Amino acid sequence: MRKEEGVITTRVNAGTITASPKVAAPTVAAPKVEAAPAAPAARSEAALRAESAAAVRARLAATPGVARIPKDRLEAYVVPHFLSEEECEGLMRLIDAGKVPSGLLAPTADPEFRTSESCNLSPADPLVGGLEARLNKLMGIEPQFGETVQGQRYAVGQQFKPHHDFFHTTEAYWKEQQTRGGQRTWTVMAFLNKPDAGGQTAFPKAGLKITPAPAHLLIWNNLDVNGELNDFSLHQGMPVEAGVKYVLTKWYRERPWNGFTGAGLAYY
Ligand SMILES: O=C(O)CCC(=O)C(=O)O
Ligand SMILES: [Fe+2]
Repeated sequence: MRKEEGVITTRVNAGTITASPKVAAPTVAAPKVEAAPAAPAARSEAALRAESAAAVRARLAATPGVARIPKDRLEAYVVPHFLSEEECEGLMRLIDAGKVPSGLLAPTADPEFRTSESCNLSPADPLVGGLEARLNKLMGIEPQFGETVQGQRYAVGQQFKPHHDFFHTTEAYWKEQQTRGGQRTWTVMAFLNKPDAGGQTAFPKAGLKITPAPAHLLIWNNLDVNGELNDFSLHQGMPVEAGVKYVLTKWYRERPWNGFTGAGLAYY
């Protein structure tokens, strides 16, 4: 049995509905044998991810104020006014205080690939801890599956070029990430303000472009309905053309995450 199986409530809930067919009572006494524990049916990692996602989907569908964005190949939602103005202000100040040049997990030859500044926001800060708890509750995902919230600040001209949030399993980083919670599943992003121009979050393959609106959440599933990596989740933070853009990103994993590196050190 997978060690982590059963930890995520969504998985537990998704897996407990079993049909009980009516069977005739046996007419002869069965020989007494010590009952062996039933072996769990082998399910692929993707199937487990799909089960978990179905529970999140059902929860979001039942939550007032959560709107699904109608796209065939990408599962995405918006939650308007999830944060208060004061929370946005406070979180932007935390980003200002902690920001360092944004990092990348895999090296790229393009110096313009991700030009923003970022920081990990410590859950020990009540503002951050409170927000994390609300996000986990919204998603119905146990806290240990969530990575640290990462803050991002984009000045004029800064951007994050098209990328996937899921891990590419051919990259060198994958071996370590497998031991640190495995694949990324959902991304929850909060827009903390509105730049004066530019800075949209675009999904070029899914045909979706979101203009930042302060205090709004954007949620998307990086996996498809079968729990496989969804290429249509490709997205980018478009260059800010005027003003400044602040967002928060929280990624969830398929298994409990153990990669906390402390505030200040941002990695992607
Ligand atoms: O800033 C954005 O609009 C996108 C950010 C993003 O893709 C990320 O943090 O993974
Ligand atoms: Fe991203």
